[in-house]
Amino acid sequence: MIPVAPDETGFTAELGRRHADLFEAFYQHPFLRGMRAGTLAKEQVLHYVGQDHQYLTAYIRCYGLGLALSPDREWMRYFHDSVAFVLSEEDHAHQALCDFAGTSYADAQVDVLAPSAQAYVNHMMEAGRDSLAVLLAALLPCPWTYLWSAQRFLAEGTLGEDHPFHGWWAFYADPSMGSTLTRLRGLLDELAAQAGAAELERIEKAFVASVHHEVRFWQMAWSLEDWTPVGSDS
Ligand SMILES: Cc1ncc(CN)c(N)n1
Repeated sequence: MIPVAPDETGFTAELGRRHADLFEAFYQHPFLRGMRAGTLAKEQVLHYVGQDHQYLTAYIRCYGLGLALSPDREWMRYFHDSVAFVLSEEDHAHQALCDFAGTSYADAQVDVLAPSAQAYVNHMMEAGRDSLAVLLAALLPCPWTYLWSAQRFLAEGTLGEDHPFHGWWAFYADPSMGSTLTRLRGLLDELAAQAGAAELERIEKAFVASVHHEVRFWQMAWSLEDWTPVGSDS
């Protein structure tokens, strides 16, 4: 199943089609499989929550970069609304995972980003020093991969109320999320229609790198990645 409907047109629809294999790698990663099966270990879930809280803090900063690059108040409104959503709402998804792990959200916080999470954040911040379109391209896989995965999982019809990660899946599958993603894709489609060949290339590169980072974020949580030098435990 690819992340774009057959009748969808536009720049981001083409991006989704061209890189559907990466979306599939995201969906099939063992961490997300564990999220579907409800089989993840508590420490993996908590590692994810701690890292993701820091990641989303950086993501909000990137919206701030978008605000600075905004050509008008309509664009500012977009970033304003988006900051409010991540700042005030997305914690609910994390809370559902903390409930599963029997830990308070405060206790799940960490100060240090793991290498893969740090690399993702660095990539997004760097995109914010390019154009508004490149920044949006780096930010787009974050909502797109999660919403698409949640809708796909729900469509499979196996998410019961008693699923250990029900709250997390329900958060990302909520129909209101769809309009947020549509808005972001629409804005990037608009910018891409005005971009020259060199910028279009940078836009696609930023998008592809972020989907790769999304997959690596799962791997980071799955393997409990931290800064322990590789090989030091052997
Ligand atoms: C790493 C990551 N990517 C995406 C999402 C969904 N906004 C998230 N919470 N964290």
